Amino acid sequence: MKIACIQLNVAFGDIEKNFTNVEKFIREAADKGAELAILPEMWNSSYALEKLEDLADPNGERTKNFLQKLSEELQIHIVGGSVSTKKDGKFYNTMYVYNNKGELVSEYDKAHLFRLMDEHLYLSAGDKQNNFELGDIPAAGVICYDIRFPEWLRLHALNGAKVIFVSAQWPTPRIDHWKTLLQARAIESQCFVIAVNRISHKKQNFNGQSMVIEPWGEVLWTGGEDEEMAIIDVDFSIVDEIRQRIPVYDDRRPELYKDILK
Ligand SMILES: NC(=O)CCC(=O)C(=O)O
Repeated sequence: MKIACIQLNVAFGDIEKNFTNVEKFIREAADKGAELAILPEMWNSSYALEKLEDLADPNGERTKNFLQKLSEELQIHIVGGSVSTKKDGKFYNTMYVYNNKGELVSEYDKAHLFRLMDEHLYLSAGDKQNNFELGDIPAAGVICYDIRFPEWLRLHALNGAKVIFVSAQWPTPRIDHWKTLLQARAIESQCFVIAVNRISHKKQNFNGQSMVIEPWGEVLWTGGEDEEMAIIDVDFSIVDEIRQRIPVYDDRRPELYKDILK
């Protein structure tokens, strides 16, 4: 499957600019033959958390309508990164995923809120998993800080995911954590990890380094530090072969780890 990783420069609080830019990139991805496009975290409003009352998408309606139309018209799967939403009077960091027939296949609210960026002061956390299928590929999606919780990603892998999509706004000072955690999650879960970060003009804030990693841990692509879209061809059939070579799922001993759920 040809995957377009769209590493955006998300404009702070400028919803119109961000929608225009995202549409341009998704159209370009489809033109270039991509079958799936993935976006970064909070691409509508960015982290303008104090202005969420004005900026967050009510029930995600604008975003859903936008992604639905593009995915159906261009016949492309879209892992819609995440956007700020307002649902039942609360704000969330929400991922929508559409298949290439324009059908919504999942809606996920970020489960782990990142205190260092004040998410816990403004947002509510989701409590549902995010497994879905795109074509015949069992997949999962998580958002940024979620990758620091191996239990969470393992649960998605145990529920069948062969690829875990990650949308992020991961800042430059901890970019080494980003790379190491993504690679570890791919190896331990024996999944593809396809992770898209944002960039910013001041590269000290956000410097991209989006990644595509196969289940043996080999990095197939790392993004640069500028806005870009890369189309990476991935072969999901290698997942089963790798899981047979080292049968981690058969060798697990969950009875030894049950206390981790406390
Ligand atoms: N947007 C986020 O969740 C950022 C997570 C992060 O930077 C981290 O170090 O974890």
